[in-house]
Amino acid sequence: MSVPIVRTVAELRTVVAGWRRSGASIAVVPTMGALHEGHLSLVRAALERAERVVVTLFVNPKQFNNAADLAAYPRTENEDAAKLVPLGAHLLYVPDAEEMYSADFATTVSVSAISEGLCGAFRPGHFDGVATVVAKLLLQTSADFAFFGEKDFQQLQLVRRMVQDLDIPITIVPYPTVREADGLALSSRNLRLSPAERTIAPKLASVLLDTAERLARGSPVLPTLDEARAAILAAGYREVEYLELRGETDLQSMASLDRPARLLVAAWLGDTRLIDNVATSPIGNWPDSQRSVEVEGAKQLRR
Ligand SMILES: Nc1ncnc2c1ncn2[C@@H]1O[C@H](COP(=O)(O)OP(=O)(O)OP(=O)(O)O)[C@@H](O)[C@H]1O
Ligand SMILES: CC(C)(CO)[C@@H](O)C(=O)[O-]
Ligand code: BAL
Repeated sequence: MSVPIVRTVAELRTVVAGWRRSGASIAVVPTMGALHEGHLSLVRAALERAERVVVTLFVNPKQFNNAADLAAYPRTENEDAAKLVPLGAHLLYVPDAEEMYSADFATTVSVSAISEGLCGAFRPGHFDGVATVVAKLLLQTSADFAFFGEKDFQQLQLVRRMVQDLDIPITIVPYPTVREADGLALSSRNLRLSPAERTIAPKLASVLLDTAERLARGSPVLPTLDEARAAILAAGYREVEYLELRGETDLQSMASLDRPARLLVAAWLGDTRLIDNVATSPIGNWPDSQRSVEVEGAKQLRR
């Protein structure tokens, strides 16, 4: 068994048109490949939501601000296709760069405000590249639903904003971050960690959860974030690019935790840049049933 693969917009549209004629609902899961359990969870969720699921695999050169990062990005199409078979995904769309961007390609989709700061400040041009390719993928597949992971939280909010602003008729469905047993968020970049770095890596998630809990209990924001940065560096990370508290949907900076928020981080462990984020909100906002569960979850990851 194998998953059907198409490589051109024309072939993709032919398959999708057939599905539409049969009245099937369609979901798309955009990826850059090197599929791991995080991606596969998105595909499973998509299969529960729609009758036909397209997974896209495109290592988008426009979103890499660093040529070495692009060159080092894993390309494992055969393995990726094999992983999709047992799930029952219906189509894998693998365009090449020439198919996506003609020689005279001249359009950039740029989403202001939400793309500024956080990763946008450290990866110039990255979010223009993401917005441009995601707009194309959503229009090419004309899906009803598109699934995005919360691990790339700024990207998720940027895509939501873009779809609203451009009236793209699709529902964006977020999926919670899938983690290793020790808390490390799954990412294809984890493969670049040495064994020693891999033992340090989960400290990012545990500091994040600990900090989210302290903020929820009323710790003052700025000193608490300073302590968290120090804890990440003390664990063995080389640099903390950012660690910030932002509004949950608008990603506006917050000086105090007075509404639902996200704590977002990017940090370098050796030569690998890792990102992560967790939700937090004033503890008074938590339902009683959730308070002990959340706090217990944070404790487990700290161990
Ligand atoms: N651990 C995860 N949990 C949930 N969703 C994830 C996870 N990792 C990636 N995704 C989602 O999968 C989709 C494709 O992501 P991508 O191919 O960039 O994978 P990645 O592992 O994040 O790669 P990278 O390490 O290069 O950022 C995105 O919507 C992303 O948010
Ligand atoms: C959404 C995406 C597939 C666009 O290239 C990429 O940014 C990713 O994998 O998260
Ligand atoms: N996961 C977002 C893709 C990137 O890092 O370029």
